[in-house]
Amino acid sequence: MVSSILLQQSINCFIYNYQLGKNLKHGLAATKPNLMQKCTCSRRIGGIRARAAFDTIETATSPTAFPFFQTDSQQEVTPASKLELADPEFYKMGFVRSMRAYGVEFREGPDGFGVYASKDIEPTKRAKVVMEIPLELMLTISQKTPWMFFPDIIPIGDPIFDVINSTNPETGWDLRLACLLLYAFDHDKNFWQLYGDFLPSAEECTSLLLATEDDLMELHDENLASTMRKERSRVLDFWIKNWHSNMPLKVKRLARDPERFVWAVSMAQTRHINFRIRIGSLIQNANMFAPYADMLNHSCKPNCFFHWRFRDRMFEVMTNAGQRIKKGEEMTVNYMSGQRNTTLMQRYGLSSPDNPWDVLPFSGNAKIHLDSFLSVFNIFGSHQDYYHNAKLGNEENSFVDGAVIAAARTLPTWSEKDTPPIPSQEIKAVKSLQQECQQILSQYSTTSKQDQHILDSTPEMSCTREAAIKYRLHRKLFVKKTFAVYVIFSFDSFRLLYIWMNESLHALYE
Ligand SMILES: C[S@@+](CC[C@H](N)C(=O)[O-])C[C@H]1O[C@@H](n2cnc3c(N)ncnc32)[C@H](O)[C@@H]1O
Repeated sequence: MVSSILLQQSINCFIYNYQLGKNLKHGLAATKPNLMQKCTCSRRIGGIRARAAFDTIETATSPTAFPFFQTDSQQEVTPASKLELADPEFYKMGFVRSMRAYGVEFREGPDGFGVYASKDIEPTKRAKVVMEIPLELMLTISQKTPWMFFPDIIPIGDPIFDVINSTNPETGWDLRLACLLLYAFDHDKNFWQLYGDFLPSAEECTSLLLATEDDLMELHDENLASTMRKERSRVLDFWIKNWHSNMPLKVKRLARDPERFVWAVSMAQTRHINFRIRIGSLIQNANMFAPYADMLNHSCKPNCFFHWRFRDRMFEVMTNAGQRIKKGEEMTVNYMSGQRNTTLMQRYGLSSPDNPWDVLPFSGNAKIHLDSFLSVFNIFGSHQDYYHNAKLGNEENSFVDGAVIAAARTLPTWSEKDTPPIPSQEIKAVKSLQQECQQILSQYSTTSKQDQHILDSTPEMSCTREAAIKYRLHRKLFVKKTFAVYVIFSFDSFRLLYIWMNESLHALYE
């Protein structure tokens, strides 16, 4: 009987500590003073982008007591009304060419230019159009030969056509788009001569194609660094092959130095869109630059998507059906669904600490019970479509985000019909997986705190360096979140153990 009481007390103590941890999280956060974090971004003045600093405010109510619980999405950022609006010329030059934007505005945010709701958008059954971009404003090239362009700005016999023709149809889409963009800049009275002023410069673009060797070292990911070195060589080799002294001036003047071409390819990689459209009488997959729509930033939980309107060859940005968007909220699309941060980084120079598709490389044999795990965090759906049902949990608890969904996907689990989990084994498995998390973290030469400090204390850092440091920081935050997920899960296993032992002991002493 005494042992039963002792056991009960110690387990109660555990549950109390878990609750305390939760309360502590809010309590400590409430005592923490507001933190003004300097961020830098780019903005265009009179058609030219210039670097500007603005503040990201982390409010006292954000869950900051356990820093690893905090992700970008939980940080309260500067309200849109305080972000600088785009130069009116930016709207005007599109408007006179039939581009339409409804209830949205373009502003300078922490990730460069972004699109923000200029009024509340109420949820409706059907998706709503917020932007229309006519095909005539876009730069489009078919994915396969025979090359078809729209608008057809390249005349037959122009030497740039031979350069485009020399690309590999399967892999050279970015080289082709870069040639097309550079050609459009050089083409008399082309819209892109105006729009080009609003594209990020080489200093403002986060593409790792533009990264220095030192920036690549900051990734702390040798595989990604080596992929980017190869990517850069592929682009430079293409420039060397096509921009030699014997080339006609018409081609040479498009990219007089290799860095200009690398920049154009980085524009293609970070801003292109693939769509199936009708070109001439053929339906083709095409790679395109869609002005204005290319100002939408990425989110793993987007509120908008792209759509091609066949009827009148209009490219549309639409809000999700049933989506409520408040005035000032950023409008986002998902650039690459189902991809890890490494892939997003390789193509766009961006990463997210709560990407639901990130993966951890567990190597041991430890496994935890899948259904118990999902039920602790109110996660439902099939493996490919896991979602969190917030209504079942504590509404205020913002702990469950994409990183927890990613943990659910990436964790080594077991599940056998009708076989319930054995709490002691679950706790053992959790311990071993936590050790693996710690091992992953120990391989980094900096801590997440140090990374954050570097970012906060170096406002003049280049965009590529900042993106590289954020990438490794996001990785660490993800590992830490997974570790925290285990802590919560093992508390639940303790709770099960407690219930089971309590019932057994009661049965024994009745
Ligand atoms: C298609 S552009 C979006 C518009 C861009 N912000 C601009 O200023 O022109 C894609 C680039 O925006 C930035 N970006 C978009 N979404 C982001 C995100 N979620 N986090 C960080 N950077 C992002 C990255 O630099 C990326 O390469």
